[in-house]
Amino acid sequence: MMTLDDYLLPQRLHKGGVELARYWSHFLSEEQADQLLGRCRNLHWQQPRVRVFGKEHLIPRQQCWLGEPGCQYRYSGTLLDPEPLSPWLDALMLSVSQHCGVRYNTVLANRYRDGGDKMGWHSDNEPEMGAEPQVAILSLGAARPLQLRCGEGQQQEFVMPHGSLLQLLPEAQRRCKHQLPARAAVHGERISLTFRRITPGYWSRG
Ligand SMILES: O=C(O)CCC(=O)C(=O)O
Ligand SMILES: [Fe+2]
Repeated sequence: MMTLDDYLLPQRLHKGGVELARYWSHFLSEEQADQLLGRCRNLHWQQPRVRVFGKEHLIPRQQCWLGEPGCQYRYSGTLLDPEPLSPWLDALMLSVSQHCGVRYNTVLANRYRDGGDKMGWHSDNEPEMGAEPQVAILSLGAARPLQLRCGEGQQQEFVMPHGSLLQLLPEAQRRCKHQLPARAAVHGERISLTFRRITPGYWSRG
């Protein structure tokens, strides 16, 4: 049975005395999460091409970059200007910011159309994210595991159901990598909203 604490208090993931992540399994109610998923389907989804080892290919998912003015994001050699935040997304960003104690200012939305779409091992430590990279991932739709691998240690897996929130702390970006692997058995769509704090104007400074 769910208790009040399950709704309000995060589970905390530590490793060697260092806190890496916080997880709220029921950040949104089923109803709120359904409504949000419907809205997110109407974002301006893009599937850019990237160059890996000299070969061009489409990224294996769709994405949309949104945020406050001046928050450019460098992706595979190109600068992306943010789409403006609609009032509902701005309000959601404020609520996520209050929960996490971080003032997020941008969102990279990812759309995994089915279990074939994925994201490989990486950390979110681009220079525009500053010395303390802060990311919080809100999951909608099909549950997919996010895997976290820290050094030689064992891999952790967060299954992330509809409406759950995972805050990755700066130490998780420094010490670990994460990925969203393909899952052939999953036929439904998943959308993640990854709230980020970036340095406004980082790429436009002379
Ligand atoms: O979709 C996810 O849960 C992971 C996304 C992610 O790692 C990212 O956008 O950097
Ligand atoms: Fe990431």
